[in-house]
Amino acid sequence: MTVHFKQVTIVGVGLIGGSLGMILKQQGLADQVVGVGRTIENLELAIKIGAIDRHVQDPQLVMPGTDLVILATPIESYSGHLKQWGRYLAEGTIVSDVGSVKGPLVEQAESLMPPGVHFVGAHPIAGKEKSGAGAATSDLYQNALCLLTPTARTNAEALGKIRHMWEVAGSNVHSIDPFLHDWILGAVSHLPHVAAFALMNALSDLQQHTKGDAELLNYSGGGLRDTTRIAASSPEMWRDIFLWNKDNLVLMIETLEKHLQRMKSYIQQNDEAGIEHEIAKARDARQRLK
Ligand SMILES: NC(=O)C1=CN([C@@H]2O[C@H](COP(=O)(O)OP(=O)(O)OC[C@H]3O[C@@H](n4cnc5c(N)ncnc54)[C@H](O)[C@@H]3O)[C@@H](O)[C@H]2O)C=CC1
Ligand SMILES: O=C(O)C(=O)Cc1ccc(O)cc1
Repeated sequence: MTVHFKQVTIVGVGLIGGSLGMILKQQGLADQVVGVGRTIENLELAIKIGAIDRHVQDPQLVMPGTDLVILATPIESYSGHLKQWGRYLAEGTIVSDVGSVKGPLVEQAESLMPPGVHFVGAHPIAGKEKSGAGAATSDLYQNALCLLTPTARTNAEALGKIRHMWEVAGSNVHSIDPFLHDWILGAVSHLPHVAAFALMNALSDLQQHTKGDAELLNYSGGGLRDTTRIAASSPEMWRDIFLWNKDNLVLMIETLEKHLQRMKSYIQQNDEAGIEHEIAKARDARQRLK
């Protein structure tokens, strides 16, 4: 399959959108990559690093000539964007995204597509705790999983083109039901972020109760670094992810609370076997993580 786009417009040229823009340009998948964003500084930087060719203030002006739009802003903003410029898209245009939640978001995006415009949900499972175009790299998606979330309404040709684009980016592409996606990613991505944010905040509280002028963080080894790297992630992005995957995540947080309570009571009761059993179970599960 040869896939080529005349003009790709990336809405939100940060870590994820910027990395994709670099690939589109380097791999010759698009004649023109246009950026839409909030701050001129970030968009200028995106030009400098080769993520986009130009940027526009008013997306309406470029949408009629665009054959692929990538939504790459925090997910709560998607509907506002689609309502602002969706009606200017030409028939046959593909709108895709990179959002970390899919079920309700895909339903919303599909309902906002003008006739003849095709939505394809996508989620690269790659990234890091850094934000903005300055953090973008063209190898971000190499050997990473990329999940596509087609529905009964998805256009097969558009799906094939988005699959091809992510394969060219170096990703292993799989399709999955959007709601199953949210359950799985809730467990393996969203819950760990909840835990990392809570752990760092707990340490801040404990700092208040620390005698003298000892800085707790100055005494940490690799363990704290390993368990909390992702606590440095974007508050805006994670706020939206937590709220859009609320039902799954609340249930998952309750499961985590159950395990914290269990360990707490084993410790309180000096239950050596209980503590050891909990840790051994976790260690076995951790060894299966590749
Ligand atoms: N960070 C990660 O590791 C991953 C993030 N994602 C998803 O990718 C999307 C983008 O995330 P990142 O690139 O990490 O964030 P980022 O913060 O690096 O980039 C987002 C960009 O969008 C711009 N922006 C924000 N709101 C906007 C608005 N209303 N209109 C126009 N521009 C706006 C920001 O100024 C920024 O340049 C999110 O939806 C996130 O769920 C998906 C996979 C991994
Ligand atoms: O920094 C990390 O390890 C991540 O977990 C990156 C990440 C963040 C959000 C996603 O939707 C997918 C991947």
